[in-house]
Amino acid sequence: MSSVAMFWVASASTDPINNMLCNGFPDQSSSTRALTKQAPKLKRGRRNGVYLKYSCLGSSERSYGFPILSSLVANPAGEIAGPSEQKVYNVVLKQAALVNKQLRSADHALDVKPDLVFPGTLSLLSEAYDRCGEVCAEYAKTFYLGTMLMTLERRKAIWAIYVWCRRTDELVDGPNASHITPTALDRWEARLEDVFQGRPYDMLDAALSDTVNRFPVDIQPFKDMIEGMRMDLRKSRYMNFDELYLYCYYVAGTVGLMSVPVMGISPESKASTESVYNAALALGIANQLTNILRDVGEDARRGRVYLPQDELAQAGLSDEDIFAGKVTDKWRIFMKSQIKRARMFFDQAEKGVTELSAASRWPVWASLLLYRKILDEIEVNDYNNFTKRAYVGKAKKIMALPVAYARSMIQPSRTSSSLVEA
Ligand SMILES: CC(C)=CCC/C(C)=C/CC/C(C)=C/CC/C(C)=C/[C@@H]1[C@@H](COP(=O)(O)OP(=O)(O)O)[C@]1(C)CC/C=C(\C)CC/C=C(\C)CCC=C(C)C
Ligand SMILES: [Mn+2]
Repeated sequence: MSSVAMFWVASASTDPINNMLCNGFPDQSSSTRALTKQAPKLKRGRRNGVYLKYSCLGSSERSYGFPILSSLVANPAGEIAGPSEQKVYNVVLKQAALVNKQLRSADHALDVKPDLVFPGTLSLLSEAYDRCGEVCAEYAKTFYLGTMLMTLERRKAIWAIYVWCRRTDELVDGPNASHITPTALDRWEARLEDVFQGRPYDMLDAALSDTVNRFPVDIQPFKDMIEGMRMDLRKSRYMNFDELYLYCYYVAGTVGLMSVPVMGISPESKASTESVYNAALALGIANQLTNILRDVGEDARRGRVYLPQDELAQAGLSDEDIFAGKVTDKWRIFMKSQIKRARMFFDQAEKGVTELSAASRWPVWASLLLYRKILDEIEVNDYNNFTKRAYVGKAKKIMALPVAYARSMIQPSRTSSSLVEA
């Protein structure tokens, strides 16, 4: 058994903090049950659907690829970079420096740390990863299919990261969201630290613990995602794009930074590691901006307006217009500019996908093309994102897959000029 799995089994029923956090095995009375089928079961519910079983809550609380050298550097939208972008860019530089060498190895499998195998428990982690795969398939089917092209090691690791992100998001977006307090998020963060130290609380955590032990994944983007959830708890308005950018980094840009160390950069790539990380960050930001533009009405019904207040005011709009939910010419003009900005982030991200290791490109292209299509659908809906959900139909999804595949065949360029260097 790996040391990670061993800790998990040993601690599952005895650690008081573990019990307090309801570790996903709420009725588990002996460690042996962790070895059998007592792993957290998915509850039927939302999204075809499963809810992830929650665990960390007590019952009572339920540059953009441009070097940012000074504050006068423009982002892809031609805007002047603000303090948030500089802050985030520093994280990008740190993450890139941490992993520089390992990511470019021709055969990553050789670098992957071996599992310490103890007889009789070989299947434990494999079961944990399978469960992560099931969750992933349930919540994000197309993406799950895309991961099937990755090497087994990478695929399992991406599933484990996906599940952690999904659980984190569900804390503020899921069925128990109204019970979430900053203290619950602090507990989730303490638990994350344990995961990184090889002390997982439950089966899904055990898979992540193993992943971060094998790949050069740093804890910072994970902590930052939790920070994004804190931000969601305390804030329902964003004064300007700089504030929104920071939020988008926290909840989605971080996903890019978590994923690149697992996906790997092609050994043929001449691009700098930080430029690939910047592209990954851009994809997260683009996805989140798209998510926000798609969900304007839904968010407004929850009292949330993510759109920058200063830009709304410049367009002659206010919260009241959003709550009224009327598609006016002012709204159309405003939406066009928001969509344009999101597309610029997608363009920025595109430059980095080709630099990823060959087997990782297809799922990333697929996710990029499909998410970007949501913007087209907002246009098709004549910018009514108050009452119509922009949705990419099955046929369009299927048609995008071979396009993604063809793009994933493109090899990294032999020069570094195709990607803006950091
Ligand atoms: C191949 C691939 C896409 C890998 C990423 C896998 C992964 C770990 C995904 C986690 C996603 C997740 C659950 C994040 C939690 C926060 C959240 C929900 C963010 C929103 C995602 C969309 O989810 P959905 O539409 O279901 O939203 P609702 O919950 O319904 O509101 C986000 C909009 C952001 C997700 C961000 C990404 C997928 C970033 C992907 C970037 C990369 C994989 C880097 C690629 C590398 C280069 C060089 C471009
Ligand atoms: Mn969400």
